Amino acid sequence: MLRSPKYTPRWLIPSTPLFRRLLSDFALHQARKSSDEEDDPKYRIRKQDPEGQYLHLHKSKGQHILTNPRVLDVIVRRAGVGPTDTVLEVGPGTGNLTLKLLGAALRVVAVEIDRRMVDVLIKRVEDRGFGDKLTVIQRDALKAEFPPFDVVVANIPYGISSPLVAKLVYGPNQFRNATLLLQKEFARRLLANPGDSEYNRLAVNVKLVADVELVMDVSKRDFVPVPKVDSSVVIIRPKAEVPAVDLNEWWAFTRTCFGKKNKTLGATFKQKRKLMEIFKTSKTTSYRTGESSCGFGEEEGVDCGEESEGEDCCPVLSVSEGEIGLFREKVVSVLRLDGFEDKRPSKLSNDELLHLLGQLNGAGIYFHGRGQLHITEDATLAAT
Ligand SMILES: C[S@@+](CC[C@H](N)C(=O)[O-])C[C@H]1O[C@@H](n2cnc3c(N)ncnc32)[C@H](O)[C@@H]1O
Repeated sequence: MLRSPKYTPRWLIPSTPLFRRLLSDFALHQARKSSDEEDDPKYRIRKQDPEGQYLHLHKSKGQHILTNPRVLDVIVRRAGVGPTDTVLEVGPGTGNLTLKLLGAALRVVAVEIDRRMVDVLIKRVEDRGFGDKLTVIQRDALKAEFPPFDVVVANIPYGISSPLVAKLVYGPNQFRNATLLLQKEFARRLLANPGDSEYNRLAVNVKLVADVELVMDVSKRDFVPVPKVDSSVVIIRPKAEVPAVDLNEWWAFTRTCFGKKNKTLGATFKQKRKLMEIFKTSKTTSYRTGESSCGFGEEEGVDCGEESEGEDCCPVLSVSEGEIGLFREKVVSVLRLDGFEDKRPSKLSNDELLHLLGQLNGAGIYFHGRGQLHITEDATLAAT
């Protein structure tokens, strides 16, 4: 994975205010120049280097370079990077943040998807004499296997915020904290508490395993090219102790509860379709003998191949009105037990949600059928 550049562009982005202004002006000029280019996001900004090459900054890859040195310094300082730390940086771009990190850390592992950025980064780092301290993995950070690291510090591409945060907090790597520059709106959702209008499933799932702190808001004018949105820096600290809950079951439960976060739990759980879904899952789960098998299907000689969904492979497809009616009564009685029927998920703490899940599971009501759910691939992690 470690690679050196084949070609070394000489054009770099210095982070001086004057150069920043020139680049912003250049971006505006380019945006106005050609109607063809205006329509194509990849032409948002481009610069000719002395070898006649163009470096396009791609909107699709979230390529907005952070150029304010004050913000860069605050990020590195608040991340608490020390001389024995290995830092994981996702999306180093041209290396403005990387260089600051290399000055403070033992080493930096940078994961960058864009080969052109990797070339610029390596050249710039070698010119500053930090070459030995940098490892570059040229890959999609969502697909890359991260080597061990102590802290994460990154100005990430906003398009991968949700799966990346999930990969960090639910993935196999143990780390002290992650200091991330995020879209302000996404940061607010991560920071939201029960009762806040932004409170959502993303916050619930992240707060189960980590604490989140706001460090500062960052103006869109601190980036080149200037994005449409403002940003915020947050620190995510994994909790030392995580509640003893089956995570697959928790994710499936929060997906059910937060499908319509402002509906009462009673209304959500009484929906016929939802009830059928939970009924089937509960039935297959109670028959389940192992993670990858529904058990019942094997007895009956039904093919329970890894690819099929548990609820489809088990012969519990036909449900009588009587059965579903009894199940509905069971669900409602559990909800009523501790007064959850009229409560809205958007106002419940994780302790309350964990308590309710425990009660439901105790009554044989389950949300996750079988097989492993990969949280980083769960597109609804952030669903409200
Ligand atoms: C917002 S820019 C940050 C650049 C630099 N860290 C800075 O602060 O100026 C995001 C960077 O992430 C890279 N990137 C985009 N998608 C990525 C992915 N899936 N995996 C790794 N890097 C990615 C982009 O090429 C870009 O260099």
